[in-house]
Amino acid sequence: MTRAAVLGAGSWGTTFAKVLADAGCSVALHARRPELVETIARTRENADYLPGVRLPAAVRATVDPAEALDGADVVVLAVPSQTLRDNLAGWTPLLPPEASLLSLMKGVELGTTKRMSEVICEVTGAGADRVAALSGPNLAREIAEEQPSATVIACSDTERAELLQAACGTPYFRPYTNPDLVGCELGGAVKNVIALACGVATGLGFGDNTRASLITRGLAETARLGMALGADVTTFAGLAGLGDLVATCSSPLSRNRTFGEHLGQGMSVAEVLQITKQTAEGVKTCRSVLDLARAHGVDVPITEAVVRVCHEGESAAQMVREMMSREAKPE
Ligand SMILES: NC(=O)c1ccc[n+]([C@@H]2O[C@H](COP(=O)([O-])OP(=O)(O)OC[C@H]3O[C@@H](n4cnc5c(N)ncnc54)[C@H](O)[C@@H]3O)[C@@H](O)[C@H]2O)c1
Ligand SMILES: O=P(O)(O)OC[C@H](O)CO
Repeated sequence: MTRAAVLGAGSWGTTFAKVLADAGCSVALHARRPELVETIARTRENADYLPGVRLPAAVRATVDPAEALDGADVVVLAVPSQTLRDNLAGWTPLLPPEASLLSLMKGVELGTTKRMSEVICEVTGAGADRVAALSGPNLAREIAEEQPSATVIACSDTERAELLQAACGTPYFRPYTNPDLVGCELGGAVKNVIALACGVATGLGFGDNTRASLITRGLAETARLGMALGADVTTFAGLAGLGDLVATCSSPLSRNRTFGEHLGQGMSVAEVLQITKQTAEGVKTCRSVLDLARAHGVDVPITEAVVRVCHEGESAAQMVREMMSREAKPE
C-alpha cells in the first residue's frame, strides 16, 4: 500500500488527502494547529476548510511533520506558494530520501521567479526526476464532493508520473501524465492572474463576452510566456492550460476570481485581503509572472493590468479603459 504524507491541511491539501485515501493509500495529513488535528480525529471533518465533507478512515491527521513523513513513499506539498521555501526548510531533514515530491501549488515565487518544483529541488536537494506537479481544473470543493474531474501529473520522469497517477486515480478523479513540467506549472500559476481579471470584469457587471475575451487572450499570453520558458505549447490546450483557465475564470468557487470580483465592485485590495481567509495565489504571483515575462521580453498585457490594479492603485474602471485602448494588432 502506498504511504502518502500531505503537508498542508487547507482546502486542497485536505481534499487531496481524501482523494489519495479513496485511491487506496494510507495518508498522514499534517496540519499546523493541534485543535484542527483534534477536530479532524474526533469528527472526521475539516470544518474550517471543507465543512460537510467526511474524511475516510485512512486519513490520519497529525500536528507532527516527522510523524507524517515517517516512511512516506509520496510527499504532497499543499501550502501557499510564497511560504513553501520556509516550510521546506523545516521539513527537509525529515524527508525520506527516495520519496516522490508532488507539488499541488499554483504560484511563482516572488523575488526569485522560481516555479514551485524549482524551489523544491533547490531547498531539498532532490533531483528533478523526483519532483512532480499536479495541476488541472480542480476546484477543491467539487472534488471533495466527488464530482468527476481530470487533472495532470507532470514529471520529467514518466515512470514516476505513472506511479503517482496510479496512487491518486479514483472513479471521480482521473489523472493524466505529461512530461512538460514547465508548461503545467506555468498554466496553473498564470490562470490565477487571469481569473483575477475575469473577477474584476464580473464585479464591474460585464458578462460572458468579456470573460471569454479575457480567457482567450489570457491563454495567448500564457502560451507566449510558456514558449519563451521552453514549455510545449500543446500543454496550454490541455487540462493544465485551457481546462484550469476555464474552470477558474468561470467558477464562483474560485478564490482568485472572487477576489477580483470584490475589486470590480469597488473594494480596495486591503479590504478584500481582510475578508479573504484562504490563499488567492494570483495576487502575489501576478508580480512574479510580470517579472518573468519582462526578463524574457514577453508581452503580457492582462498580467500587467492585474499588477496595476492589485499593487499600483489603479481602479478597475481605468484598467478596462487602458486594456481596450491598446494599440490595434493582428490576433
Ligand atoms: N483550493 C483549491 O481548490 C485548489 C485547487 C488546486 C490547487 N490549489 C493550490 O494549492 C495550494 C494550497 O491551496 P489551498 O486551497 O489548500 O490553500 P488554503 O489557504 O486553503 O490552505 C493553505 C494551508 O497551508 C497551511 N500553511 C502552512 N504554512 C503556512 C504559512 N506559513 N502561511 C500560511 N499558511 C500556511 C495553512 O495552515 C493551510 O492549511 C495553492 O497554491 C493553491 O493555488 C488549490
Ligand atoms: O480557488 P482558486 O482560485 O485558488 O482556484 C482553485 C483551483 O486552482 C482551480 O483549479
